[in-house]
Parts: sequence; structure tokens; C-alpha cells
Amino acid sequence: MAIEFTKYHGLGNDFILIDNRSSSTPRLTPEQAVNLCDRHFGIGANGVIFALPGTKDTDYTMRIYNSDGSEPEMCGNGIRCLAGFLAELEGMSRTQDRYRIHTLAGVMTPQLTEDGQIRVDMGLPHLLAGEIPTTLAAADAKVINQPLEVAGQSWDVTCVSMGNPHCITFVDDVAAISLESIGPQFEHHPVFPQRTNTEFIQVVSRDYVKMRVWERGAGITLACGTGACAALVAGVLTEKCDRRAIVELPGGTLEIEWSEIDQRVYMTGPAERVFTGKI
Ligand SMILES: N[C@@H](CCC[C@H](N)C(=O)O)C(=O)O
Repeated sequence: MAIEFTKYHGLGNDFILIDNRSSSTPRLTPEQAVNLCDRHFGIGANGVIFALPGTKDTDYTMRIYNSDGSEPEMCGNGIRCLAGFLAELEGMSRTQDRYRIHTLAGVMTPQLTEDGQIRVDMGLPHLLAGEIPTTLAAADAKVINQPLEVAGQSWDVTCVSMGNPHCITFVDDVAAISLESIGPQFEHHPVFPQRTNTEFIQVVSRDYVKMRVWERGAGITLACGTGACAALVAGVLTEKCDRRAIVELPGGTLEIEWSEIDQRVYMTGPAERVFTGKI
């Protein structure tokens, strides 16, 4: 059976989008997703995203498989790509359209803006160790600047969940971090029972930071939307950042705000269609 797909990227974080509106079950298995994400033998992507029918008063449901076949709760760059894909499927002009998307991390609301960007209400960050989850502190305590031993070195880490787990470390120079070797050791550290995404942050000023990321289930990526949101929250918790900042990633920049008014996190950035095809 032929399945049509569209390739999108958000700052180089790239996804295969599948129109799954006729069924509540993803049209591909995790194993098939792994094969399609392979950059040599498949299409090549950081993940596969399915646009499924909405549930519980939402317009659509988003499901996603990482390139290793695992299923994360949420994906920030992915939900912007999904919003662009849905606007395309519905034949709408890409301005002011807002979608309520059901995800495993709750309801998220991307909105297409007049300048072609997509602003997403990413919901509330979760800060308690039990919610992240991590055993680095008691379940009802926050993990802010806690020492964690990785690769024979002690790192001061701050943990934030944006529906999916993030472990953030502030460093003097992100370029000096050996992500390939250290990333997997954070991801699989026993203090993270559901593994973790890992972000290294260099604070340039209170409203501008540089970030590199090792993603759970995908490895090094050019950008991570939930990671950028978690990094800004960690920057505020550690008093290094203002509530609104630009996060510079290898693939480009995102604008992130942790609202003082409703305590929700808002992410603004692009989503670009690359090509379409048939599997
Ligand atoms: N790249 C994404 C995050 C995708 C999920 C992540 N790898 C996980 O397993 O939690 C983003 O832009 O947020």
C-alpha cells in the first residue's frame, strides 16, 4: 500500500508527516518509522509525526515516533511542523489559524501568525522531580542546580518537564561540550527512569542564550523546541535569564516566553515544508 508523506523541518529538526486523519491508529509501526528515519536507507528524519483525528474537544491528535522508534509525549518543533502541514491539508491561508492539538503531554495550541511564523502555547512546565521524572530529589522537590556525576565529572543540573523530560546544564562555552560522548551518558543515567533529553546552555545575556542538545531517542539534533522552552524555564529558576529570551540553536533561533501572567510557556519559530513523496 502506498502512503503519501510530507517532509517538514523546524530549524533543521526534521520530520516525516503522515496524514492519519481517517484512523486513530498510526499508519506505520515504530519499526517502519525507524527505517524511514534512516538517512542512508530511508527518507531521513529525526522522527515521524502522525496527524490523527482529535479527541476530547480538540481539532487533531499528534502522535510522534523518535528516530529510534520510541514515542515521546511532546515535540515542540514537530507541533509547529504539524500546524503547517494541517493548514496545507485543509487548504487554509497560513494566517491566524489556531489548532487545539491533543498530545500525550496534554492539549497544545499552535497559531499561524501573519509573518509566517508559528506561535505555540506549550502549556505549564512541570518542575517536581516526580513529574519529570528523576530520582535526583524527593518526588515533591524541584531539581535546581543539583550536582550529577556523569563521565567522571560533576555537573550542576536543573530538570524541567515540558511533558517530556529535560536535564539542563549551564556551561561557559557550548561549543566545547563533547555531545556525542556525553549525551548518551546523560540520556541513560539511572536517575532518569524514562531517559532524558539533555541541553547545554551558554548564557550570552539575560535575554539571549546559545543551546546544544542531545535528544532522547534521536541523538544530536539541530534544534529542540521543548528543550528551548525547558532551558528558558531553567534560566529563570536559576536567575540567569529574563522571562522572555531568544534561544540560538545550531539550526536557528526560537523566541521563548514563560509568561508571568498565566505561567504558561510560549514558543515562536518557523516550520518549513521540504518535499512530498510516496512510500
Ligand atoms: N525535537 C523535539 C523533541 C522530540 C522528542 C524528544 N526526542 C523526546 O524523546 O522527548 C522538540 O522540538 O521538542
